Amino acid sequence: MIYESARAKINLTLDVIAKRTDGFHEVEMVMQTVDLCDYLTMTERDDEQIAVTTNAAFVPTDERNLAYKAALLLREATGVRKGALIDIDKRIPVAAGLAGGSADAAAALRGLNRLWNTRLSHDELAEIGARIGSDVPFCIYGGTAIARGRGEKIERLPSAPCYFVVLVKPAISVSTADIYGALRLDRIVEHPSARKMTEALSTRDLDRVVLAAGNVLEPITTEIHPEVARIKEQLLRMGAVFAQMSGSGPTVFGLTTREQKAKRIAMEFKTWIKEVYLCRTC
Ligand SMILES: C[C@](O)(CO)[C@H](O)COP(=O)(O)OP(=O)(O)OC[C@H]1O[C@@H](n2ccc(N)nc2=O)[C@H](O)[C@@H]1O
Ligand SMILES: Nc1ncnc2c1ncn2[C@@H]1O[C@H](COP(=O)(O)OP(=O)(O)OP(=O)(O)O)[C@@H](O)[C@H]1O
Repeated sequence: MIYESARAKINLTLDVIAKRTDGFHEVEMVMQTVDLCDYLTMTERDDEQIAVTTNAAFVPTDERNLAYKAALLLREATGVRKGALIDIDKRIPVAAGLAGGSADAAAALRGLNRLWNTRLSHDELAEIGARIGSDVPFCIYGGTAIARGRGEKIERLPSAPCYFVVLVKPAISVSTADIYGALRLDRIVEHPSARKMTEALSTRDLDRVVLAAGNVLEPITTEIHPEVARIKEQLLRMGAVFAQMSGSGPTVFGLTTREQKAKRIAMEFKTWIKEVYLCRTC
C-alpha cells in the first residue's frame, strides 16, 4: 500500500502572453504549493483493472477522474500490466482554482510509479502529466516554480518563505476554459513579472512579494462574479497583507506572516462562507 499527499497550489503571479492556435494560451506564472492536501492511498489489485474511490460526492470515479487518467497513461508509457485501487480522500475544494484534480493526477503518477516499480524520474512523470492537464507537471514537483508554455514547462525556484494563507472559496463554479476564452490580451493593463517575483521571494520581504504579484485572469472572473472582489477587499480589511485570486478562480487567498492573524481572519470568514481553509506555503 502506497500513500501520497496531493497539495493544492496558488498562483503568486499569472500572466498571459499570447493566444495559441491549439486552443491554449502562452502563460508565465509563479506557482506555490500550500499544505492543504488530498490524500491518496494506492493498492495493487490482483487483476489489471484501475478503480478509483473517493469521499467527494461530485467527483467522477471513472476515466474522467484525473487520477484514473494518470494510471492509464502511466501504464501506456511503461507497458506495465498491473491494476490498482486509488482511494482519494478529498480535502481540496473542487473547481476552485487550486489545481485539486491536477494535484491528484500528479500524486497518482508519483504513487503508482512506486507501487508498480516503474522507476520513472520526476521529469518523465511530468511529461506524462502534461498530457492530463497544464497544471499537472508543476504538481509533480511542488514547492515554488515558474511555469511557462501552457503551464507545463517548469523552472524550479528556491523555496518561498513560510507565509500563512487563508483560502476563501465562494460557492460558485468557474470554468477555466471560459475565463481564458473571455480574456482580451489587448485589455491587460499590467503584466506581472515572474522575474520580479523571483527576486522578491529571494529577499524574503513580503512587501516586495506584494508589489510583484498579479493575476491577469482576476478582472475577468471578477466581472462575472463580483463576490471575488468583495472577498478580496474583506481579506485586506481584516488584516491580510495581500490578497489575490488563485488561477482562474473563484478562490481568493490572503497572506500574512502571523499565524494568529490568519486564524482570526479564517474564523471571521467562516461565519458567512462555508469553504474557508487556513494553510501555509511550507
Ligand atoms: C488557470 C491555471 O490553473 C493556472 O495555474 C491553469 O492555467 C489551468 O490549468 P488546468 O486547469 O490544468 O488547465 P487544462 O485542463 O490544461 O485546460 C483547461 C482549459 O483551459 C484553457 N487553457 C488552459 C491553460 C492554458 N495555458 N491556456 C488555456 O487557454 C483551455 O481552454 C483548456 O481547454
Ligand atoms: N481527482 C479529481 N479531483 C477533483 N476534480 C476532478 C478530479 N478528477 C476530475 N475532476 C473534474 O475536474 C473538474 C475541475 O476540478 P479541479 O478541482 O481540478 O479544478 P481547479 O481547482 O479549478 O483546477 P485548476 O486550478 O487546475 O484549473 C471538476 O469539475 C471535476 O469534475
